Amino acid sequence: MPVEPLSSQEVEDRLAGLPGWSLDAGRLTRSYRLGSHFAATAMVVHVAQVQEELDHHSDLTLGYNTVALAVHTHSAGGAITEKDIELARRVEDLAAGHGAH
Ligand SMILES: C[C@H](O)[C@H](O)[C@H]1CNC2=NC(N)=NC(=O)C2=N1
Repeated sequence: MPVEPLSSQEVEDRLAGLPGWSLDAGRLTRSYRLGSHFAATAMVVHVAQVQEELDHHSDLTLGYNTVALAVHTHSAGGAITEKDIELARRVEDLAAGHGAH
């Protein structure tokens, strides 16, 4: 099923419900800070599981105690779509359990 690009207004509306997320260079992005490198690594594994489940993948970056995501939809020509929003919401849901903020 093809995914349609969201309009700028639609992206803005959805971002209003995703504190900490923003649009940067055409990608939906957020960076989290965690309590340790191991905690950050565990969160990366959890995000990877969700990405496989959704078949939608961000550029996922592990730092010392940080996890950063940047995502857009390749199959929509790099636009932001509902799939990106869904991934962001799923990551928000799991972040608290990892002590990420
Ligand atoms: C074949 C597979 O379903 C596609 O390549 C998926 C995989 N993950 C993806 N991730 C993202 N961000 N955009 C896509 O269009 C995409 N497509």
